[in-house]
Amino acid sequence: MLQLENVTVRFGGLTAVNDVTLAVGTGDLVGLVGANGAGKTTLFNAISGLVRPTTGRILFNGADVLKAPMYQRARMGIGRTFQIPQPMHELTVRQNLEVAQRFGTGSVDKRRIDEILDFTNLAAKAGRDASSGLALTELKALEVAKALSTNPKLLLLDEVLAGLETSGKRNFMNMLKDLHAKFSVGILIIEHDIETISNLCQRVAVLNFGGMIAEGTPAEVFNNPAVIKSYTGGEVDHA
Ligand SMILES: Nc1ncnc2c1ncn2[C@@H]1O[C@H](COP(=O)(O)OP(=O)(O)OP(=O)(O)O)[C@@H](O)[C@H]1O
Repeated sequence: MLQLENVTVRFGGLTAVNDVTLAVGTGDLVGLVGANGAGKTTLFNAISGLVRPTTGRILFNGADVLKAPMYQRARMGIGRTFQIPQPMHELTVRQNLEVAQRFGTGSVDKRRIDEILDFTNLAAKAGRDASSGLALTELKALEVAKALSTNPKLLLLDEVLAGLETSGKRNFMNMLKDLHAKFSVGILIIEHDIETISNLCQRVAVLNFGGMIAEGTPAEVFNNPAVIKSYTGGEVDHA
């Protein structure tokens, strides 16, 4: 479904993403990990169309997406969340979903929105002001709900579990597993917590100073000495 081929993103003299090649298949659940500043969000920005790679190719279902603007990539099936929840101010929860869905599909499907509100446990809050009436877990759920409303085939989830306490995190993780099955959506998720990634993902890719240093099952990756070194802040040779 998604193929990254030798993707590099430079900001002036800084190489934020360095020659990354990665594939995410239909229905895959893949973790993307790495220390702060490793290039994870920049890679998401390159996939979703917020930044343009300096070199490399990004294919989605065989089509080169690099010339497509964000809304077109959303309409092709690439959905994403943001690390810091970004509800649209002075709009209700439901209106947030409607705007996101129009952006990502070109129209509003109220039945799908009702289904997503139920699924993400936001139905009771549908009429609330999204920027002032929600707790952190609900704001995170709204990020996921907005992305889901665009009928994605691939969801890019940027630290949606960060900041949640243990039981909230467990519930949210179960919701993501259900979502993966119910909506037949592939997931690429950025997350720092090793236990969470091990529980959730079939495969993990590790970035270190922009380069991919390991890819494999959670057990393979988290026992890899280079990965352990990178987690403690060291730069290691790229795979
Ligand atoms: N628009 C930008 N202009 C210049 N530098 C940028 C820009 N966006 C990101 N960077 C830099 O690129 C590098 C990678 O940042 P990025 O946010 O992708 O890392 P990350 O792995 O997502 O980190 P974190 O876990 O802290 O979110 C960092 O050095 C960051 O300062």
